[in-house]
Amino acid sequence: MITAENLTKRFGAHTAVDGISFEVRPGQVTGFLGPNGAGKSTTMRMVVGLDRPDTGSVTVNGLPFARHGAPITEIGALLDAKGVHPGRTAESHLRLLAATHGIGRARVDEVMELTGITSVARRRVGGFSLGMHQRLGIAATMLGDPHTLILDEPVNGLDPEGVHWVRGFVRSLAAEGRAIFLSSHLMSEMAQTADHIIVLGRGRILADAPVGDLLGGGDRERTRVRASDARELAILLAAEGVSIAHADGDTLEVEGVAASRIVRVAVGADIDVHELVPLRGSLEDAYLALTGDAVEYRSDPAAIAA
Ligand SMILES: Nc1ncnc2c1ncn2[C@@H]1O[C@H](COP(=O)(O)OP(=O)(O)OP(=O)(O)O)[C@@H](O)[C@H]1O
Repeated sequence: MITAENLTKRFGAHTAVDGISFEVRPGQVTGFLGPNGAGKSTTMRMVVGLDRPDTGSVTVNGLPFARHGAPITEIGALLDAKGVHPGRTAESHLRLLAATHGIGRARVDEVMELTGITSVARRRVGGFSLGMHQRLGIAATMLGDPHTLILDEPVNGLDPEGVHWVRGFVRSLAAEGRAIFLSSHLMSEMAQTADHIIVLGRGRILADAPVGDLLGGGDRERTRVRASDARELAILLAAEGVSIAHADGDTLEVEGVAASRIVRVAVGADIDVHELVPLRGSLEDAYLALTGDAVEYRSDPAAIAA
């Protein structure tokens, strides 16, 4: 469990993280989403004490990271998978890390097995693919069998198989009751991996909600209906306070109401429904809508076209 309260971090005149509060709960993958420069890495670094907040505080399982006697058993963090000496083998890297924390060789073998790197244990890390680097980094975070994991962009640059593996792995860790805090700027990836999403833009929280809510449940639900008498159906729905976003011939786009209610209204008036299509917004749409004004660097389509 991670609890952040009013965290702020400035670099000179630039405020990288601007008074954010959030929780990363056990048994869930919490996605941390935001454009480049939004402040995700800085936030994660503050959680594990690598950056000091200017204001606010953050705790891991109730205590600031530095106050844990054996932090590696509380939280595992992968902030830079490439930060391993290239001349070392995977096994020697993990054994060294384990030894500095009083962890035995048996656990090293276990985490290598868990992350599928046993067959490359004796190879030098310098020759590893990005995917193997990520697996090794994740193996290292698991050494202390921590209840909370922080992974900064773990799928960045991975091939589809690597992405699939990371996704399955973090889901299984959450299913064991661990709290997983996962950053990415890939919204499509988050839709498939996270239970809960925190969207950051220019250091501020733009959304903090279950994935389903961001995908456009509740009020933002839209349904396309094709009916034998669309005009009459539109009048009946409008009379019930339902908003009609668009009407064209025999087709309506109805907003903010469950499809089952549309059917009930139609059936009650003897109107045949030929087609009923839920138009769920993609997470990408939701993300772009949220972060549109919060992107640090944006391309100018006119300049590209020129
Ligand atoms: N050590 C530093 N010194 C000065 N500015 C920094 C430092 N670290 C980060 N920043 C700035 O703080 C802002 C947030 O950076 P951060 O790396 O946390 O963003 P991010 O969301 O992780 O982005 P990315 O996906 O590009 O890594 C950026 O504007 C960045 O340039």
